[in-house]
Amino acid sequence: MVVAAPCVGAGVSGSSTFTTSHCLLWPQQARRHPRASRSVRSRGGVAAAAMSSNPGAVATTSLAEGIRVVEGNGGLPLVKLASPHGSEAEIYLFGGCITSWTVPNGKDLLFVRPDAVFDKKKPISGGIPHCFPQFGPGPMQQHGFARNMDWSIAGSENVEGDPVVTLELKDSSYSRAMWDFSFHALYKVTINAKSLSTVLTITNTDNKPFAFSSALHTYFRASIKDVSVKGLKGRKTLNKDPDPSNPSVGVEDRDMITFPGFVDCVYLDAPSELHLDNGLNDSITIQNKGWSDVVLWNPYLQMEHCYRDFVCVENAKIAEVQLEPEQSWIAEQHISVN
Ligand SMILES: O=P(O)(O)OC[C@H]1O[C@@H](O)[C@H](O)[C@@H](O)[C@@H]1O
Repeated sequence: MVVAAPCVGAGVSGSSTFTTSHCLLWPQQARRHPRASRSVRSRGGVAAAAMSSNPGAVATTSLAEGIRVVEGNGGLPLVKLASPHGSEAEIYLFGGCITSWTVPNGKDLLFVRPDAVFDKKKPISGGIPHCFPQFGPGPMQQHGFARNMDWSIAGSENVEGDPVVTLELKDSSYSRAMWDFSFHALYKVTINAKSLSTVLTITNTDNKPFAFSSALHTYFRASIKDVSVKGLKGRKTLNKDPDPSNPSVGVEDRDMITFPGFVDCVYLDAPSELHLDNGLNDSITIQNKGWSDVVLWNPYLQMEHCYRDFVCVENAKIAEVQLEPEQSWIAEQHISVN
């Protein structure tokens, strides 16, 4: 388990607010994290809250340099990040979902399924949806509720030219109906020329303990017949094919995993670095801290219309994280392309 030192989330710079990544700790046991949820305030948060309550009236709003909020598909508020180093990203506040990450050669390395809808009736199918507070299957809807809720902007800043935005999510009557706990999630997103980094912080703001599982359900654009993933040899597997509710236990014996058919497999205690060849001439490195597990998924003929065009490589936390009141859990993901 990893936790935040008391300084996390406490920085304020001019009109923007930020979480300070230099003070993250990675001890074995979580420690108390007083008032983390109250320390982040910004003009951005106010703007986002107003927009999400009236998505039809999203006005273009500029935050820190390189960060704008515009009207996206379905009239939903969309945060656009533009780095002077030539990369760009798009994040829907609905679901806190990063739907696009374009690198300097113009290629978008993420994939949104053609059946994705932007009407809030379903989560956005593609990009990097959140799975929280359940990866699933489990007692609530598959992948939990965080991808169905409006996140807001907690802060924005510009670090040496690179835009950094922090989104936040708190419990509501909607989440409480499924999971009766008070929580605070912060999601810090940074782009550089050839990298996309996220830091997810979950804090227990309740007066009782809670437990959750989570994942970043990343859809990478791909040509599936040529996709390979390296780095998982020797790891324990929970293969959800053919029965997702009763996965078979095994050990991965391949250096290089390919996707000749349906794949839905959890890898426990995965390494902190994986290598993905997307089959489109991009060599992608996926690094993490705190995401202990990995899920590989391609639906094959279950999604005949699009399975050839993507692969999901998901950093995950499958075994439940237990948080006492005021404790936080932090996990980082860093995706880079050669
Ligand atoms: O909810 P989505 O985006 O359609 O993804 C569903 C899939 O998500 C994967 O993470 C699971 O391992 C699969 O079992 C599941 O079918």
